[in-house]
Amino acid sequence: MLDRLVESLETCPMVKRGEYNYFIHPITDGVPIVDPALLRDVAAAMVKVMDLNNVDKIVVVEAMGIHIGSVLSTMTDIPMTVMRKRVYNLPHEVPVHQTTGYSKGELYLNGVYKGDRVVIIDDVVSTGGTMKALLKALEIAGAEVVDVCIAIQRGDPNIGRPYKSLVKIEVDERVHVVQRYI
Ligand SMILES: O=P(O)(O)OC[C@H]1O[C@H](OP(=O)(O)OP(=O)(O)O)[C@H](O)[C@@H]1O
Ligand code: HPA
Repeated sequence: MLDRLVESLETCPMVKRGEYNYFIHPITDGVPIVDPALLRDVAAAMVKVMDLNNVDKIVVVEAMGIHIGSVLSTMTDIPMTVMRKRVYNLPHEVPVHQTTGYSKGELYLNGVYKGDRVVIIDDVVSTGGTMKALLKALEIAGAEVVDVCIAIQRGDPNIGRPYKSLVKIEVDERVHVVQRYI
């Protein structure tokens, strides 16, 4: 189920973002082209490994959680909300600070309320900064995080709670897939 993901990661291009070795891949960047079969593989694998019982909402992060989350949402009929980099000032909006390996900014959670059972999905976890920000926002909102699944785990970031990932990679001048979970 994950052969296409593994193969495409091990052959994807790299660029430097400051000191950070950034890999460029359709799942994490939407370029050069998103193969529907690859996207389907990722979403189907997530459905297989995640606990989705009695889940009220899927929470994803702008921008590259959206395509995976959309497929997952249509497959499971679970509504999705996108944690955005843009403020809306809606009632109950939760702002938090995000720091990644190459950027800093604010993220805004909407549409999640006290007692909601949610799952989090994203394309990649690297420093864990984005996941920590999202988990903090969900705690402030009063939601229960049932499960967390990331398509690509880069190294061993600690996000303060257990999470699942489909593949684990190490990055030097290229991507090496060191573990796959199914
Ligand atoms: O573990 P971290 O170091 O926080 O990195 C992971 C985050 O980095 C990327 O998002 P980015 O903020 O680059 O935005 P994008 O999805 O718009 O590319 C990716 O989509 C993750 O959300
Ligand atoms: O190396 C990367 N590539 C794509 N997206 C990312 N998000 C964090 N690190 C990366």
